Amino acid sequence: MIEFRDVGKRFADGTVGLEALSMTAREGEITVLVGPSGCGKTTSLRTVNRMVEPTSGAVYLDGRDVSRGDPADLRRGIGYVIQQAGLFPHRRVIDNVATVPVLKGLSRREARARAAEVLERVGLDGALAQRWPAQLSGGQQQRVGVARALAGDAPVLLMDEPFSAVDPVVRVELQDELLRLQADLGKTILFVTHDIDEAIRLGDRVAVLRVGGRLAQFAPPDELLAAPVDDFVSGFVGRDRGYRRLGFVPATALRLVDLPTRADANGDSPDSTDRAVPGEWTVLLDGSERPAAWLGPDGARHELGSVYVTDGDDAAADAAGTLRGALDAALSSPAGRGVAVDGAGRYRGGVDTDAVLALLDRSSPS
Ligand SMILES: Nc1ncnc2c1ncn2[C@@H]1O[C@H](COP(=O)(O)OP(=O)(O)OP(=O)(O)O)[C@@H](O)[C@H]1O
Repeated sequence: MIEFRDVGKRFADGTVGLEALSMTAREGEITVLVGPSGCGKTTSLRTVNRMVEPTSGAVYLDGRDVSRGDPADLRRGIGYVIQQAGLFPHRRVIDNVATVPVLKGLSRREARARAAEVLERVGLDGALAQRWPAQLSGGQQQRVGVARALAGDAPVLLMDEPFSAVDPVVRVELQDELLRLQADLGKTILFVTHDIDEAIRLGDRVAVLRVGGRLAQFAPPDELLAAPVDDFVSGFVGRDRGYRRLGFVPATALRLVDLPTRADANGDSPDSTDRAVPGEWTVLLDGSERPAAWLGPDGARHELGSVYVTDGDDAAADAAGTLRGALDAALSSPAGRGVAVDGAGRYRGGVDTDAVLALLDRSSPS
């Protein structure tokens, strides 16, 4: 647990980087600091490992004031990942990652074994381990940065814009990777970004800072989107917040509707023509009961659109099992109603747009 108690930082030239920041990053959670450039995100993060010493207040790590004791000891217990990965250019990937275990007293061989293990964990294979950092793509370098921070086995990770130097597609992959790792590792992570989408995607809780280092709101993503405290926060989280919020509302209470279905003539499924309704939009199912296409009232085949995955860990739909996934399915379907499938892709029922919206209204915090 990382607790900021009235932490302030006034730099030597008089600039106020932080003003009485009070908040707690809970154990085993990802806490994101987000806000416009210069609002004090990096300064806050660095007060934790004492790269910045506060001019007022104090930071407590698991109840202990970090300003007491040796900063080097403190830092050995805290993983740190920065933008552009900050790798040592003249050390091979494996040795970059082995650095912290060596500092912690492991033999070179043990440290390399540990490094190989975490590299694999972040999805980098053995051959890459022997390369120099400059021989890696931006996304791979960031992964090495994450691996290096994990190699020390510290319970706390500070991540300062770790994914901002890579393109949007790789960025989302890295975010997914981090969420997967975190599900296993349960670290206490303090993550800085200026990107609200990233904050909302990753954060168990999100702290929105405004310039001058003042905390505007500290809340779980859902609450931030549903009930921003003021114009600054609502402007920052953006206009489409209602839609984004859907991604956080589980669709467990959503009732699926019955749709007419029929065996796809191109497939070899048992005949289910008795359930087909002439003149209506009908779902064509393949031999494994998986929806293949729509059969329109005009008798023609139409694309299915995105499907709503009700359960299972099928990663095909980003918002699987949420109202956003359900609404996407309804809106992207030519039939005006979406198709719901289970984790194995088998037909489960139909999604009615009105039902999704009604649920959303019911779930809105007032
Ligand atoms: N060493 C320093 N001396 C003087 N002012 C500083 C120093 N370091 C940071 N600042 C100022 O403190 C404020 C907060 O800086 P900080 O780097 O924490 O912001 P940030 O939110 O991380 O910004 P960005 O998103 O642009 O990285 C800024 O106004 C910055 O110019």
